[in-house]
Amino acid sequence: MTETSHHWQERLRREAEAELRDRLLPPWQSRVLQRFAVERDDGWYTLLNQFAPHTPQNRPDAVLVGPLGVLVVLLRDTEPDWETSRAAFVWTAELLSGASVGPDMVTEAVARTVVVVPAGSPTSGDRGEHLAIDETELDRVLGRGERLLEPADALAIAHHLDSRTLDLVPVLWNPQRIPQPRGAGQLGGRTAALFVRDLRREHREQAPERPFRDWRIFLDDAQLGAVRRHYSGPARITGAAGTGKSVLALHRLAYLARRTTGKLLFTTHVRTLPRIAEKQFWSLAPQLSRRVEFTHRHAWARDFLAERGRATEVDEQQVEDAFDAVWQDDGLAAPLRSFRSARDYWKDEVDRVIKGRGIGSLETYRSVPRKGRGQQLPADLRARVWQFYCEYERQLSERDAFDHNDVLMRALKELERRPLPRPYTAVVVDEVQDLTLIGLRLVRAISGDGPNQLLLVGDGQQQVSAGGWRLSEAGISLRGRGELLRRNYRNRAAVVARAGQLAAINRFDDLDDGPAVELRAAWPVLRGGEVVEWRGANQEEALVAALRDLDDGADAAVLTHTRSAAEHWAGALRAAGFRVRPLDKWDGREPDHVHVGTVHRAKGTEFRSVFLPDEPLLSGGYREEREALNRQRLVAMTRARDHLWIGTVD
Ligand SMILES: Nc1ncnc2c1ncn2[C@@H]1O[C@H](COP(=O)(O)OP(=O)(O)OP(=O)(O)O)[C@@H](O)[C@H]1O
Repeated sequence: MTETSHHWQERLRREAEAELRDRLLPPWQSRVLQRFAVERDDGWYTLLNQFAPHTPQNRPDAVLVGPLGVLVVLLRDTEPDWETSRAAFVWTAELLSGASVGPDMVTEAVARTVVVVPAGSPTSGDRGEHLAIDETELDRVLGRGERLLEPADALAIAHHLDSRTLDLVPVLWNPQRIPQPRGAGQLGGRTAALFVRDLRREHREQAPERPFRDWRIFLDDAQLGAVRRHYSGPARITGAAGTGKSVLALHRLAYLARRTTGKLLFTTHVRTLPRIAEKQFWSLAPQLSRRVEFTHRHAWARDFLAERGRATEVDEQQVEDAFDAVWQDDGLAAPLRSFRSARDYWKDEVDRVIKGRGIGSLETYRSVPRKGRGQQLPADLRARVWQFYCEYERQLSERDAFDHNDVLMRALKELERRPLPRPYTAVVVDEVQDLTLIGLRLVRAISGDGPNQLLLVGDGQQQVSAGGWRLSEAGISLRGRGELLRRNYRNRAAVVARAGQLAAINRFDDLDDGPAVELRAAWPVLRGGEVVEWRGANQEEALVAALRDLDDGADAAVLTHTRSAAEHWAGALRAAGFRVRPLDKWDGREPDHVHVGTVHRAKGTEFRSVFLPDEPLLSGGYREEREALNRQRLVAMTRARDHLWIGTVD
C-alpha cells in the first residue's frame, strides 16, 4: 500500500467517524461502518439504517452495493436465527425490485445476507442461509468473490435503493453529487480487483459477441414479473426453445425459498436434467441449495416407496424380456403387427397410453383419446391390444418385475393413501410436455394445488415422447395462470430461422388455456450465427473436418436420434483423435471435449456448435412419426448457440 493511499483511506475513515458520531453506535459497529465507508474507494456504496443501532429486529443495519453485489448486513452482538436474517433479506429484496440497468431488471440473486458480530464471538460461518463472520473477517465479503456488478451498475442500484426508502441513508457518498465511479482497473488502494475473480469478464472473452448480462443477476421484465408473481393455484410457463423457461423456474424456486420455510422440489422425467438444474441453482443461490431437492421423477417415486417400506425396483432387462415374450407370441401380436409393424409403436401404446394414463379396463381403453398416436384404432383391434397388454402384465408378474409405470402408479396410490407428512412448499416440473398422465397426477399429488405450489414448465414443440393429455384429466386447472416467454436468448438468429422451418407441430398445446408460441415466432435476441447444410457421400470425413475447423475449445456436440448412431459417432470421433464425452456427463464446462449423445439426453444442454449427422431411421412413413422426428430435430437444432451443421448423405 502506498503512503498516499494510506493517508487517503485514513482521511475517509475519519470523515466516516465524524459522520457517524451522533449515532452512539457501539464501538465495534462504528469500526465496521467506518471500514465500509472507506471501501467507497473500491466501488462500494454504503447505506445505513437510519435507526441503527436500534434497527428493528427484521431489518438490515446496513446495505452495501458494490462490485461483488448487494450485501444485506446485520450488525448484531450475537448471530440471529435464519428467520430474522431472511426477513431482512426479503425487506431489502422488495426494495431492490424494479431496479434496472438499461433494459435489464436486477434480480435478488445479486444480494446476500451477511451477519457481522464482534471480534471473537462464535458464528456458524456459511453453513446456513446467511454468512456469519466477525468484524475481523470483513475482507471475506468486501474483497473476495465473484465480481457481479460493473461500477456503473452498482451506483445505479445504490441510487435505486436510496430513492425507494427513507430508512436507508447514504454514508460518505452523496447521491446528489455523484462521484464518478472508477473503472475496474483504477480501483482504489487495496484494489479488490486483484483478488476478485471476474467470471463475467472471462465468460465474455470466451464469447465476445454475446452482449448478455449474467442471467443470474439480470432478467427481462417478462421473466422477472413471472418470478415474483403470486399464483393462487397451479401455473405454467411456456415459450419456445431457448426463451429462458428453466432460468425463470430456478429464479422462482429461489424467490419462493426466501419467503417460506420447508423444502422445495424441482423434478422432471429427463434423467440428466436435475443434475444440470442443481448446478445452475447452486450458482444462482448457493445459500439456498439445501432447501431445494433436484430429483428425477422416477427416482423420487422409487425413494418414496422405499421409505414407506414398499420398495419397487425396475429391472429394465426383465421388462424388455416380458414385452418381447408377448411380441413374439404370434397369436397376440400378429393382429397388432398387421396394423402397425413397429415394435416401438406398441411399446409406446402400452407404456404411454394404457399404463401411462392408468387405464384399468377395456371399456375405458375403448373410449380413451389417443392423442398424437396417428390413425384411429378400430374397436376390435383395441380389444386385441388389451389382450396383448394383459399378457404383458402377466409376464411381468411371472418375473416378479415392475416397469417404470408401476413405480409411478404405486407411488401415486401410496400418496393418496397417506399424503406426505411435510408437503413441499413448492414443486417445479420441467419438460412437462413429455410426462405421462400418471406422471402428471403424481406431481399434482406431491405438490397439492394451493397458491404457488405447482409450476409446470414446458414447450409442446419440444415433445419427444409419444402421447398426450389435458391438464384437467389430472385435476389441474390453470384459470389463466400462465406466462409466455418470447425472447430467445440462446440461439443466434440463423439457428432460430433454420429450426423454425421445421414442421415441428405442437400437438401438445393442451396445457388447457393460453396460447403457445412456435419457435418461428420467437424473437432471437442475438443476430448472426451460421448454419451449414452439408450434402455428400462421405459424411464422416466431412463432419470430422468441420469439427477440426472449429477454434480451440470447441464447445461442440454431435447429436443423434438413436443410441446406436451415438455409439457409432463416439467411436468414430475417438478414432479421429477427439476427446469425447457422453452427453449425459455435460456440465456446462469441458469445452475441450466433443459431447456425443441422443437428442433425448440433450434436454437442458447447449453448445456453441451442434452437429446433426444424417442417420438411417426406421420409419413407416406415418404422419405422426414425421412430426415426432421434426420435434426431435427442433430440440437438437436449438441446442446450438452459434453454429449448426446438418448432414445429408446422398
Ligand atoms: N434474461 C436473460 N439474460 C441472459 N441470458 C438468458 C436470459 N434468460 C435466459 N438466458 C440464457 O438463455 C439460454 C436458454 O435459457 P433456458 O435454458 O432457461 O431456456 P429454455 O426456455 O428452458 O430452453 P429449452 O426449452 O430450449 O430447454 C441459457 O443459456 C440462459 O442462461
